[in-house]
Amino acid sequence: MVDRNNRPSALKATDAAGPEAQVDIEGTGSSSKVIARLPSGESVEVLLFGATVTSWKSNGGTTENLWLSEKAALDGSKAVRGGIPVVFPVFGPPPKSGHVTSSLPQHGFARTSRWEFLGKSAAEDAAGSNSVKLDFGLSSSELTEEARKAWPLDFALVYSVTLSKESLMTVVNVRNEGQQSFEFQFLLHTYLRIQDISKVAINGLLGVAYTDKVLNATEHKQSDSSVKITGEVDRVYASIPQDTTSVVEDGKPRFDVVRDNLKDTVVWNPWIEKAKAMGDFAPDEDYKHMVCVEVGAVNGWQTLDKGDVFEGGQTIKSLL
Ligand SMILES: O=P(O)(O)OC[C@H]1O[C@@H](O)[C@H](O)[C@@H](O)[C@@H]1O
Repeated sequence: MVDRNNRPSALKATDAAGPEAQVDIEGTGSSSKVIARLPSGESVEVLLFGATVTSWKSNGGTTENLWLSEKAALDGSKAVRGGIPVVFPVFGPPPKSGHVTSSLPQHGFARTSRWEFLGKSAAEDAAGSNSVKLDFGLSSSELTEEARKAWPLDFALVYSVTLSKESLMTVVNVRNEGQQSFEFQFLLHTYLRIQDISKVAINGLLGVAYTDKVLNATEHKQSDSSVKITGEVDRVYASIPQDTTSVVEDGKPRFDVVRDNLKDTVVWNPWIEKAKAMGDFAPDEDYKHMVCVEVGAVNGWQTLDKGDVFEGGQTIKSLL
């Protein structure tokens, strides 16, 4: 159990959502989800399995901002293909041996663990509009036996999802509750929904060094001001000085993804062959309607001393 009395005050959940924001819990077991809706119609849905955000609607609830596969498993049988899976404590395949994460599956256990809903609280966004914050917790004692065996360290995660009229903020707080330091990586694997990949440009990465995982993990520097996607892309941009990565579609701003204490960003699109090869990616042609812009701390490792806390996250602004 996450110790509710010992969490940083900024993340303390109360039972009083704003008078008008509505928060419901639907479904049972691994299919349970928390749905929050602002009076103006914007909404967010978070599956307890993985604390995966599976839907975020802005513009009075008329614009879905996240891509979710038609074949995404939403019953807890596997990680969700779409939305915002939480990647912790390792990004990608772990080091083959000799590291504390070596026995874990790709992208770790957070996205396949059942989280606890800690509560909701009312908040105000920068413009003074109503917001609602949902807190989710996961700690070592709540892991499956398999995950606990693979990563036998004491930790507590609190993940906060704040819905505002024009933005969604997702922030993680990692606390080392053990007696020794540990190393981890963290990433928010956001699948953004777009109309047409051929019209998309990703800005804010100029001059940043990246590892190209499609080209055998070779190192490059971003030399164009825009990243255009015309084939499979799987790049890890590291130590980005700019806070914001922008997605522009058809010349118009679509999303701003603002990093908070996370220095790296993965840009991923599987393109047609890889999309077809993934059993849970559907329809195949939907690689045209998604792009992953994944903020994280994945270049090397974060070291967390005993008792210490790491906090990092993102604010995604929908600019339609
Ligand atoms: O299929 P998964 O485990 O959800 O991973 C999807 C992709 O996730 C991205 O973050 C990785 O950079 C890719 O290499 C990977 O293919």
